[in-house]
Amino acid sequence: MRTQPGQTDPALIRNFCIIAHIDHGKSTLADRMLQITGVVDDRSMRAQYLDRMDIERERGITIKSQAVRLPWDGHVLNMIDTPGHVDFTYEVSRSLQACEGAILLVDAAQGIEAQTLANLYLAMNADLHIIPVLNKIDLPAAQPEKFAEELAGLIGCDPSDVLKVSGKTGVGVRELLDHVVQTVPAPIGVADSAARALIFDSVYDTYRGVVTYVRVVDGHLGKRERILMMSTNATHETLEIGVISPEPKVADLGLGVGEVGYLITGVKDVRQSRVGDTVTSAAKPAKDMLAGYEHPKPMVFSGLYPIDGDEYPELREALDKLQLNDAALVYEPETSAALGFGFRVGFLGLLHMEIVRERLEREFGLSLISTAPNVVYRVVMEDGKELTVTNPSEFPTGGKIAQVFEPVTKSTILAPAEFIGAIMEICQGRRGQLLGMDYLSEDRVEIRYTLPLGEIIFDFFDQLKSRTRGYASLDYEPAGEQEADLVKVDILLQGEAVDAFSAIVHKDKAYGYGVDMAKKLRELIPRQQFEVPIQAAIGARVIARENIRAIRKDVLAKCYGGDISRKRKLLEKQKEGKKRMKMVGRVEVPQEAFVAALSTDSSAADKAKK
Ligand SMILES: Nc1nc2c(ncn2[C@@H]2O[C@H](COP(=O)(O)OP(=O)(O)OP(=O)(O)O)[C@@H](O)[C@H]2O)c(=O)[nH]1
Repeated sequence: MRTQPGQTDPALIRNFCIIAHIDHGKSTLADRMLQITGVVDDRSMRAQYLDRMDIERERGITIKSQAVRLPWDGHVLNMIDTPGHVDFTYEVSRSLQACEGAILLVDAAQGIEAQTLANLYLAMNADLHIIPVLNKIDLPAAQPEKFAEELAGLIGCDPSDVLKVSGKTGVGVRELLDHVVQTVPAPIGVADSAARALIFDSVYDTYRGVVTYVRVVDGHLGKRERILMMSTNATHETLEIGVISPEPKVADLGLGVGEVGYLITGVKDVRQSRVGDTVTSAAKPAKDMLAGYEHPKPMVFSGLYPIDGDEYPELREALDKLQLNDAALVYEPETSAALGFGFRVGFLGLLHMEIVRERLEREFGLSLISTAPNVVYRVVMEDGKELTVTNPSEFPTGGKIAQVFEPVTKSTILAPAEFIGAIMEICQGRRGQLLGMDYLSEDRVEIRYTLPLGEIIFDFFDQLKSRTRGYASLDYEPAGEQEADLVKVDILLQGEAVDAFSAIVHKDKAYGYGVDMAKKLRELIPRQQFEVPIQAAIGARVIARENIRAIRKDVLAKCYGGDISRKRKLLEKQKEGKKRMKMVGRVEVPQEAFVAALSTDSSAADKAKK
């Protein structure tokens, strides 16, 4: 039986998603489902059909969710793809809200990981029917029996209820689709009430403008209808409404209860069509919006500066364009004495930051310097005034601070038990407080910590991976704030503070930060014609000092004799070199020194030293 959108009996609809830890094979399984249900024919099957963005394909991660309609056994299955990474938890939660069931996919050679748990908890919160599935059973290293038991223990079912599939070979995928039809509840909604549809994704398309993905909860959304966005009260004309299968198909009858599809309204900016918002009819609006709408809140800030100051207008334009497609990206102009004109940019988390940077460099051809990331601090002054600090330069100096609060997270780390010691050492070193520890099986343990977000964003994940040989996985969620003894450390060259190097750090770490930074800079900044002291200071108190000895750099020294053209060439070359220098007071600092000093990656520092 073929059903048309808009007249599909809700009893025949199944809305589900696949949730998994990164690399456990979600995209591969989704692709296989497209193929088996005949939505994509074998010839046009291209790996990872659902991941449309280049970066996603290259990095093998899913950033934007999509929804595909799959016909199966007389039913309509809507598969909603969810982003897998912690930075996008809110988007994941909205995608889950659009479903009644979730396939919990676990790699049969790896077992449960931190994001498996995080996603499972989100799915349980959303009251979804959970289908536990082990993937990659074709792998020689797969241990389906062992991990079926682990998974069964986790969700409280029998190990024999855990399905076993291979997204790669297709084994077990038909059975899985049958299982979705049999066990996932059909959507329930009120057909004849005012329309309410949940926006679970919104994507900017260069040609069509914003494409908004919705799940209709109650009522009906029609073609050419005026719609109302309930969080902003903005109204738009629907230009097109349809379903994805896997290419967009116009739905002449509109979308009814339980259906999943897309809307195009000519809106040019995803901020006007926000994930989590409720769409209703402007003529006959619903009274209440669907629960759970949240405005995206940036958690991590960093300064972004063009390496070539002339590229500032290009950077602004690029950010403007990216924001059309990324409602969570916020930025404002900022100037730094050392780095010139740039922007203070807010991100959802570290991955979000990396993605934005990479897109700016790759899609817009910009070369950028970014300052060390920092979190948002709440500073209470003695006179009761409060400041929100997103930049070390805004941190008040002097003795009038009463309290400083920093954001904290509840972090969950999963790893083989042999690494417990190493993990605790890292967490303790970062002011972590142990919340608890559980064995998932004999040799795998879940460790929970309260950790300051500021400690996580600074190379925590790299350390964790290297100390556990890549076996640990991490997930974190915001858990309020705590008071902390934080200070601002400034780095001074010849007595002049270099704003780009200032950082807000815990008092116990201030000395270490100061010494490291001063040492790093001593190696990175070439000698000048005068001695340059490098100091680290808290307020007026110097906590570390290094010296760059003076040198008289005479480029002509080597040119004995009177070859004037050679002399000129050398002088020209020196002038060229000077362009790439930034002046800090009288001190010339090469651009690369900034890049290297601000990078946590030691290879960049090595490169710059050469
Ligand atoms: N042998 C085997 N390999 C698989 C199977 N499914 C996926 N893979 C491989 O596992 C890797 C990750 O698969 P993806 O489908 O990209 O994983 P994903 O979960 O979508 O990754 P994210 O989008 O980053 O969350 C790829 O190299 C796949 O080829 C499977 O059933 N068997």
